[in-house]
Amino acid sequence: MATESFTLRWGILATGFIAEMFTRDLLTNTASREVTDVTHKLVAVASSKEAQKASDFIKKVDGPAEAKAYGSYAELVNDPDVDIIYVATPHSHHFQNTMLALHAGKHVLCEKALTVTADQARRLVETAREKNLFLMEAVWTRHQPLSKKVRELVAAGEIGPVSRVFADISFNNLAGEDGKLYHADSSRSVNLDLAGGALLDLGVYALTWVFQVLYHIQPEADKEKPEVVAALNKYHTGSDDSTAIILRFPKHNTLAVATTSMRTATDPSDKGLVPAVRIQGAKGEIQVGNPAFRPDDYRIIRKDGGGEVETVKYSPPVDDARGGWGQGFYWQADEAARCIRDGKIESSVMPLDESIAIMEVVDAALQQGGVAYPDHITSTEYDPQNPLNTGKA
Ligand SMILES: NC(=O)C1=CN([C@@H]2O[C@H](COP(=O)(O)OP(=O)(O)OC[C@H]3O[C@@H](n4cnc5c(N)ncnc54)[C@H](OP(=O)(O)O)[C@@H]3O)[C@@H](O)[C@H]2O)C=CC1
Ligand SMILES: O=C1OC[C@@H](O)[C@H](O)[C@H]1O
Repeated sequence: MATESFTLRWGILATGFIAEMFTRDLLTNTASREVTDVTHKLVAVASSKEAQKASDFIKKVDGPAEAKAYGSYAELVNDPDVDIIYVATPHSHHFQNTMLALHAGKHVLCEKALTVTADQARRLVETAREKNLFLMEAVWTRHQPLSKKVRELVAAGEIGPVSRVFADISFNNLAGEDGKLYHADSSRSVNLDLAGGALLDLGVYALTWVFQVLYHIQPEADKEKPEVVAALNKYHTGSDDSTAIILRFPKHNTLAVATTSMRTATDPSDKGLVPAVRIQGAKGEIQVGNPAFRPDDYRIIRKDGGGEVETVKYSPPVDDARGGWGQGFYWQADEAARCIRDGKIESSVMPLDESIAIMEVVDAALQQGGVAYPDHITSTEYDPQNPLNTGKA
């Protein structure tokens, strides 16, 4: 007997690049990816600047005519028809915006990096748990079928016990030969006031691969936080433009190297010649394709494989009725819907304690490298009238 599909009602907080990508995915028919147990409804969108911006956004993504357009984040989080808020602002804003939504009684899916500091992440998690509300960091990579398959292969011992992981996410964003990046100094990519920097923006994906393999799939009692040694290079704005982190998990005798850069690419050819991730075990190696945030393939190289390489390709299903759209952001939306339907306040795919553990690595690396973000974006004092909530920041 077919059971009824559960519908999650979404409010989109902010109207920038990723808000558009995610919302377009949300609007695809779940059947196009063979999902029948959950569906999504776009109920409202808010811009911190003006309602017109939200209304233009709804038209641009071809959203439903009845979707509401708000000119403030406060109106959005107080809409009784919204179940969950997708926070799509710069990292600097995540703590205040997520608190705003939680205090209004809404579940939250917050873009990566969850916060600017581990203290802020802990405060968000405490608040969500106190209020019995769902919270998840939107690390879309975790929910992609390729990631799930790689976790399963490693857990099943396909390459034997893993002793080392290399993970990189790097892009050549150089504007010319003077060392300047093509990002404006004011942009969220490099601006300290918006918590810019390679590590928070990109490096969290390299750390995600390290944690998926060396932390996530361990039995709960065996999970250990790593020792961290890091070095970074700063851009003239004060944010990191390249960071390298060594992680050691002493009880497991495993090591990882997580790197990120805005100056050089993981694969300069962009033709799949260089993997983003190498997972090295006693019986072989799994290499995950580039870019680490949404790899299109993985390959297995076995110690006794005689030089044979097994390559498995993945691509996100698309919805033909929506112009062939589909990027793979919808998997995390489906996970949020299932958790909320089942009364769970956190996902076992992206657990909150793991988001905190990753933010602790980020904290340590930034501290060792001397990157200091301004107090107004690292504070753990929530204020609904904070300029980061009212659009005055
Ligand atoms: N999962 C993924 O693949 C990706 C994730 N991201 C993550 O998404 C988040 C947003 O990134 P992205 O969409 O690229 O950023 P954008 O700059 O494109 O959009 C950010 C939006 O936040 C709102 N905002 C509020 N205050 C400010 C402010 N002071 N400065 C800038 N924007 C402000 C604006 O919307 P409004 O005016 O409507 O309020 C703006 O459009 C980040 O956390 C980033 O790491 C980004 C790209 C890809
Ligand atoms: O998450 C991201 O993935 C893609 C990058 O271009 C972007 O800067 C980053 O936020």
